[in-house]
Amino acid sequence: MSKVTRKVKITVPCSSANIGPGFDVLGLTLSMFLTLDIEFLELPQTNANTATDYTNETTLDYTGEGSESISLKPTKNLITKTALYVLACHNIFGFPVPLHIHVNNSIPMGRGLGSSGAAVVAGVLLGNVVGNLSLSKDRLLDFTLMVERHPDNVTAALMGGFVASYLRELEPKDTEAKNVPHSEESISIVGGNVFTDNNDDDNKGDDNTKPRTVPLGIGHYIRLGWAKEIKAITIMPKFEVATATARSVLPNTYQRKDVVFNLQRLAVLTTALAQSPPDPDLIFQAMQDKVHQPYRKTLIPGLSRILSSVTPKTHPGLVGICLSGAGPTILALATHNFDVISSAITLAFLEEDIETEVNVLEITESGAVAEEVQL
Ligand SMILES: Nc1ncnc2c1ncn2[C@@H]1O[C@H](COP(=O)(O)OP(=O)(O)OP(=O)(O)O)[C@@H](O)[C@H]1O
Ligand SMILES: N[C@@H](CCO)C(=O)O
Repeated sequence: MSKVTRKVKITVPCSSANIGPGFDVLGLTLSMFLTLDIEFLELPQTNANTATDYTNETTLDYTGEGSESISLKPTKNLITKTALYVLACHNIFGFPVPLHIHVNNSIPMGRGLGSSGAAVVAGVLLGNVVGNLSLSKDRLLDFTLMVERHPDNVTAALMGGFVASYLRELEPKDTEAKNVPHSEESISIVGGNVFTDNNDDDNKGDDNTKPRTVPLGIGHYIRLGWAKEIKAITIMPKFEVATATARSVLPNTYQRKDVVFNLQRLAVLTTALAQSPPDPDLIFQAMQDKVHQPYRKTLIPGLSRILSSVTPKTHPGLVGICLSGAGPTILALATHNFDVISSAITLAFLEEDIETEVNVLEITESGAVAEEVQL
C-alpha cells in the first residue's frame, strides 16, 4: 500500500437546465451531488526522479449511479480525461503523481439532471488541483465550456444557484481543435493527448503533442435571484435520453414568432422567479417554451399531456413545470403540496407504463468546491 501524502474532496451539484424558455441559457443547481475523494500517493522510490506521467498508476473506484457502466480507465472516464485535458493545456502530460480517486455519484445519467456537466466540472477541478494550477473560477469555466459547449449545466454546476449564461463566439480553429474532449461523444486519450475514438483519420496532420490554447473569457454569466419559497420536485422516469439524441430532434431554424415567444417569457421569468411571494400564474405562463420541448415530446411519452394538465389552477402550490434539461425528468417548481403534484405526474407516466423516482430538492447556493482534507 502506497503512503497517502494529500487528500482532497471535490463536490459538484446536479443541475436542471433550460427551465422552460431558457434553452441553453438557464441552469439551476439542486441538492444531489457527485463527489470525488482524491488520494495523492507517494511517488515510487525507484523512478521518483525520472517518471513524470503517473496516469497508468492512477486508479479509480466508483459507487452510485453509473457504477455498472462507467469506465474506470483514467484515459476513458469523462472526469479523468477532462482533468488530463486541463493538465495538457498547461504542458503537464499525464497525472504528475499517482492518484487513487473514489467517485461517488448520486446524479442519474441521461435523465436531464446534468450528470455529464457535473462530471466535466469535477474533471476541470481535478486537473486544477492535481496540477497546482490555481486557476480562477472564471478560467475554470473556460475549460468546462471547451468540453461541454452548451453553458447552462456546467456554469450552474461550477458557480451554484440560479444562473444565466452565454458563450462568446469562438473561431473555428478553437472549436475544431481535436485534442478537446467532448462530453457528448466517445473519445479516448493517448499519451496525455485526446483523440476521437470514431475516426483515427481525423487526427492525421493534427499535432497532438502541442496542447491548444484555450481562449480566455469564453463564458459569461450572471447569478439570478431565487424566491426561497420555491422548491424543486424532480419526477424522473426510469429510462435515459442521451442529450445528443435530444438535441438531434431539434430543428436548425425557427420561425420568428416562436423565437419571440421564448424571448418574451425568458425575460419575465428571470425576475419572476426571484419575487417573494412568487406569482404562480405569471411564472407558469413565463415557463412555456416553443424552442425545445415541443420537439422532444416524441422521445418522452406523456410529456405534452403532463405539461398542459398540471397547472397552478388544477394543482395549487405549483408555480411552474417544464422538462429538466434534455429530459426525460420533469421539473415541477412548487411552494407546497409536493406530494399531490408529484403524484399527478407519476400517475401520468404510469399511464404510459413508465415508472418514476420522485425527489424534492433544495436549490443549492454553492457550486462546485474542492477542499483539502486533513490526513
Ligand atoms: N460521473 C460520471 N463519470 C463519468 N462519466 C459520466 C458521469 N456522469 C455522466 N457521465 C457521462 O455523461 C453521459 C450522460 O450525459 P448526457 O449529457 O447524455 O446526460 P445528462 O448530462 O445526465 O443530461 P442533461 O445534460 O440533459 O442534464 C453518460 O452516459 C456518461 O458517458
Ligand atoms: N440545454 C441543454 C441541456 C442539456 O444538457 C439541452 O436542452 O439540450
